[in-house]
Amino acid sequence: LTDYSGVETCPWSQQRPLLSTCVGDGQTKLNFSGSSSSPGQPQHKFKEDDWGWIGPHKCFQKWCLWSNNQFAGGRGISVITLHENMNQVKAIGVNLNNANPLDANAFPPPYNIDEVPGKGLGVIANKIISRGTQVMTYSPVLLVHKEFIDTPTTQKKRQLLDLAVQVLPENVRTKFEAQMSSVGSGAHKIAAILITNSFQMSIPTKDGHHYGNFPEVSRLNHNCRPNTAFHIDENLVHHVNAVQKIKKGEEISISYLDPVAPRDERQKRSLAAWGFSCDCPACSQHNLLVKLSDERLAEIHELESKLQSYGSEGITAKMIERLLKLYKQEKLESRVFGAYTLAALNYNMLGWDRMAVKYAKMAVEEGTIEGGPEAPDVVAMRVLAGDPRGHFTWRGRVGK
Ligand SMILES: C[S@@+](CC[C@H](N)C(=O)[O-])C[C@H]1O[C@@H](n2cnc3c(N)ncnc32)[C@H](O)[C@@H]1O
Repeated sequence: LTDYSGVETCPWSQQRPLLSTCVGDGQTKLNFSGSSSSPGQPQHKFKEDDWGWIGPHKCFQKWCLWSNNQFAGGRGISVITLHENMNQVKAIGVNLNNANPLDANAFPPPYNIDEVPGKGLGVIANKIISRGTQVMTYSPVLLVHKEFIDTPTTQKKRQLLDLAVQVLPENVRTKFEAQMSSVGSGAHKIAAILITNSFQMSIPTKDGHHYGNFPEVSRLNHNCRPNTAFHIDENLVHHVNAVQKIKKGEEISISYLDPVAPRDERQKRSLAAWGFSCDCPACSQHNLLVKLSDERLAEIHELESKLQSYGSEGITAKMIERLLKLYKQEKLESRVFGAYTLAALNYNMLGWDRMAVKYAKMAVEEGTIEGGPEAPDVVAMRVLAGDPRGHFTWRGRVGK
């Protein structure tokens, strides 16, 4: 029920192995076969193909680096991956040439980047942003195969990462290097930026799991009850949409974590992975309120596991309404699509078609914001809303 658009996405990821067991003197020496005309913009012998791809520039074991400065209307991208993944990446490039995702961004943007006390920089709304508005839409500038990151690093791997950034268009390279790193000084710079600012995503190949970096998205700070939701579509484009009305001057946030985890777990995770113990309103409320919140979150888990199982017995409308109430009480607007979906399916399985249609329509509206209009569950809810009695779940819990 949570598989959006065929692309598996998770929030910021922790990639500590990238920094561990570094071999060598830590100095990066790049070895180009041509001369360099300007710092960081190496000229070399590789020719662009018809779509702007250059490479492989260089390989390390089974991983190679490709780049394309025409990608997404000239934004550019560097890719460290396996040979067999490149056809798929190139196909994505062709899709993005036909429709540049960056055109979806409002100009001027509805936010400024400003200092936020205790958090570094952050994204602040400079006008009222209504629910459902696209806040930002960006293609990745660096895509790195997951196993390359997750296995212990070596100097050669770090050189490949450095080169990947150096061959980006200069304006994008500057943005990339300006990203925050939550890892202590002395760490390899590009690796540290990736650790702090990457999203996991999959391309539809046998071994398609990658980390992607989007420098503009990287300015969004964390809140366990964020005012936006994000998803990454089948073309690896990152979308951030408002899940509620955002006031002028309010910080725009996403959740880096599972917001349905208990408070202590959320704080432990944010500390371990990003170096801060979350003190968002949900985390910093009085302990008595935290206890009540954790109890509600545990009840959400319990109800969801019953409602998700076809074989569950004793499912009632009261349980469905209770789940929706708990989501509201917990202010989980950024995740309510799944709850509406479960409500629609379970009402249909109980034979309550009008209620099934009501929640399927709400799921479509919310799911479009959270996962995009073509997310598989959004499409499925559209089908259910159109013909509840013809749906395979109809009266599935009570007999035909
Ligand atoms: C992806 S960056 C977010 C943007 C960053 N603040 C900047 O200046 O570019 C993640 C880092 O921002 C900081 N950060 C994000 N959310 C935070 C929060 N809720 N409280 C404190 N620090 C936060 C942490 O240092 C974290 O490692």
